[in-house]
Amino acid sequence: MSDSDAENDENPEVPPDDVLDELFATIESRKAELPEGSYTASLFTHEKGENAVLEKIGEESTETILAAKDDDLDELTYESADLVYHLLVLFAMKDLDLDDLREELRDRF
Ligand SMILES: N=c1c2ncn([C@@H]3O[C@H](COP(=O)(O)OP(=O)(O)OP(=O)(O)O)[C@@H](O)[C@H]3O)c2ncn1[C@@H]1O[C@H](COP(=O)(O)O)[C@@H](O)[C@H]1O
Repeated sequence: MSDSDAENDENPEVPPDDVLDELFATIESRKAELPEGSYTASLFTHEKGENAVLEKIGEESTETILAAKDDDLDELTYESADLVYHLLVLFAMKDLDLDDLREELRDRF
């Protein structure tokens, strides 16, 4: 995590329902400001371009599947969080946002 996490540090008690919005807002901020030392910013400036995050999504998907096959629920939760984080970075890269995801899911009800 980089030094410019002040917004999260000032709000350590983010309600669980808001955590995805808070995370996505932080990712958008990293995309706009590209602070030094930020892993998220490094994904937006990577020499491999979008392949860097696409590869991570592939890796995290595999790790999620392996955790599920092992019935390791802690690991499944941890790897799923990695996967969701990288998916959100991809959304930001493609100028999509959480409302696009919510709308798609809502349309399936
Ligand atoms: N949620 C995440 C998040 N999830 C995963 N990662 C990074 O994604 C990378 C995952 O790579 P790996 O799986 O290879 O790393 P690993 O987990 O050590 O290795 P494995 O055991 O899984 O193989 C690690 O560098 C993690 O730090 C994340 N990096 C940042 N965030 C959030 O992004 C925000 C901005 O953080 P910065 O990127 O530091 O600016 C912060 O608020 C964080 O909460």
